[in-house]
Amino acid sequence: MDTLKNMLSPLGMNTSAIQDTLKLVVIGGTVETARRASISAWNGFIDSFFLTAHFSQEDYPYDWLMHWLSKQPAWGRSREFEITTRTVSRNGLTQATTGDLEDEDEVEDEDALVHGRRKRKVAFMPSLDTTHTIYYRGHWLRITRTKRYPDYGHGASLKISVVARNNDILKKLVLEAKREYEKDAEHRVHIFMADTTYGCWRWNGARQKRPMSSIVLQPGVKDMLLADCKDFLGIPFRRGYLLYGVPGSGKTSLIHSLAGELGLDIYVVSLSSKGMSDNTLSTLMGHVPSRCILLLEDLDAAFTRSVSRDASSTGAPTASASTSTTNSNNDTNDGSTLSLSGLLNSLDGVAAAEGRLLFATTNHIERLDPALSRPGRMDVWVNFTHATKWQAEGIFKCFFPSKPAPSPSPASSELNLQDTVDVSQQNLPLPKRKAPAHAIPVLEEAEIAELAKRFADAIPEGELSVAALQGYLLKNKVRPKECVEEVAEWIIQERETREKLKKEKAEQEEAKEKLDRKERSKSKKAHRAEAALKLEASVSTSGTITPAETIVPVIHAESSSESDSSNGGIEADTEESLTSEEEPDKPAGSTIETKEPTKEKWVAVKGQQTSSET
Ligand SMILES: Nc1ncnc2c1ncn2[C@@H]1O[C@H](COP(=O)(O)OP(=O)(O)OP(=O)(O)O)[C@@H](O)[C@H]1O
Repeated sequence: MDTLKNMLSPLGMNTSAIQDTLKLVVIGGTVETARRASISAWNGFIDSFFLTAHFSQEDYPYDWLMHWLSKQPAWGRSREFEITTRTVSRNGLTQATTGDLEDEDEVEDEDALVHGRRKRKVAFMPSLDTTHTIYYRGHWLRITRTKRYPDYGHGASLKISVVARNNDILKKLVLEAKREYEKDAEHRVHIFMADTTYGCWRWNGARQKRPMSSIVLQPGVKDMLLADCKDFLGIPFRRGYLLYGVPGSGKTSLIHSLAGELGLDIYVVSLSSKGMSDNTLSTLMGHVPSRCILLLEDLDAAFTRSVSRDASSTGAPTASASTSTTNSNNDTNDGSTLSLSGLLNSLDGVAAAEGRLLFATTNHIERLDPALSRPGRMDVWVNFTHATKWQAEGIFKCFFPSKPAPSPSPASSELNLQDTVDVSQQNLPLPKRKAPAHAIPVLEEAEIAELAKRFADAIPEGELSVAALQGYLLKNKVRPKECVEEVAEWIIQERETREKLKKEKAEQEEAKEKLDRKERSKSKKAHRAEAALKLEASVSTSGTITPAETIVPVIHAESSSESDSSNGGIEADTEESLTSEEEPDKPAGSTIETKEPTKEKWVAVKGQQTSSET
């Protein structure tokens, strides 16, 4: 230090300040080195004594473990939370976690709806990067959940470390988690949706299986479909099912029910979705697992590029769609470039594969290209209509429980769905925690049958959708008798509402059309004014008019007069705008003739055209 002092003093520097700085540097360096050494020593210790396994969100074991962890009290007791309404795993189950938050008074089932929206369950998830210690079969597991790409909301992974001689304990853990996961999945149908941006499948939810008996269709339809699916599942033959008909008639519900019955997941593609192309579709098809249901929703909308299915969507296959083998003609501004041939190729490939059933739904079968619906692609067609009286009776019985009769009648009829009091509620999600706040009155079977008959008698054949009936029954689910007494009144209301909606829609369309016309006429006017200005400017600078300049006003004058005569609305608007700015006695198409040179020019070119025509 003295040497340093001696060296610095001739330079006139404040030696004590430098000494202090040096001391700090030395102490800081020592502390940091010690810290790093201890960390690497600890890591070395961990590496030599702990076994560590990593589970990536992209793979199934992650789901199994997250599912298993969600049931561990220690996981739920975490003191640092991430509060989420999202799923707990990649494609995992929305199962209750130990930290689930529910309003006991309100939430009776996970599928309950509030104002038409699904209620969301709030879950407490241990936050990222916190380590939890869980005791498992005589070992302490250190578990950390991390996110590799926090900005993208995915890419999470799990790290599990355990002190053990070999990895037996980890194997046991993974197998146990898998078993539990699969046991839970038995009661659910997983839905995957096509992600056209990344060309992959995204898990969209796991739904409780819906019993086939809760779907009320004409006798024999369900049995036929189920038997057919069973026959063809696993055989490398192409089998496609086309379910067509009015909205709210049970097409989707039936597919979900079948999936539950057959133990299959559902992979849904909406062909009209943004960004769908031949390549995306074939990539998606390449990633459909074996044994599943592939569902093409709204097949008719595929080539109209309309995601919505409102009246404005024609759904009709366009010329390019029905004939094209390239996709260029289908390319529209929503980025969809799917061609019919691309779709057919993808479908032929996937449908032939083992263990996959192809289902397609449409509300407009008449709009389908014959190539799509021909046998060999769509082998079984099922028509779904508005509710028949038979269905009305069936759905009524599905909703209202009845006491089991002392000597039950043979269960030959499909309508005899109720064996016990609660089974009759098969259409409704079962309460998970406690009985509903308002108990549903349980009537004698004969009484329910009689009410159901009266209800069906009141329902007009083939006029209302089953979904509408279901809505009415749901509203009255604790008042079976009143439900029947008031049904006639409800039908009148329904008709009135439908009429009103129809009228409103027509009015809206009319208003929209009017607005469009006004816009068109405005832009035309602006165009004309601009052209007139240009012409005027060129005349004033050169004093002469070049042939190119003459064409502009004439074209506008011609086109506007043509369209004006063909369109009353435009004519009215144009006249109005002209009279406010131009000479009132000039014709509508001669806006630019207000200036002398322009008028001269118009006449001249008009003459040329006429002479060339003749
Ligand atoms: N035949 C039926 N049996 C039982 N429930 C039905 C039936 N039809 C419709 N529903 C009920 O109506 C609702 C809508 O049914 P679903 O979505 O299956 O109709 P959809 O025909 O697929 O309609 P869309 O063509 O609009 O997709 C569901 O909640 C379902 O429970």
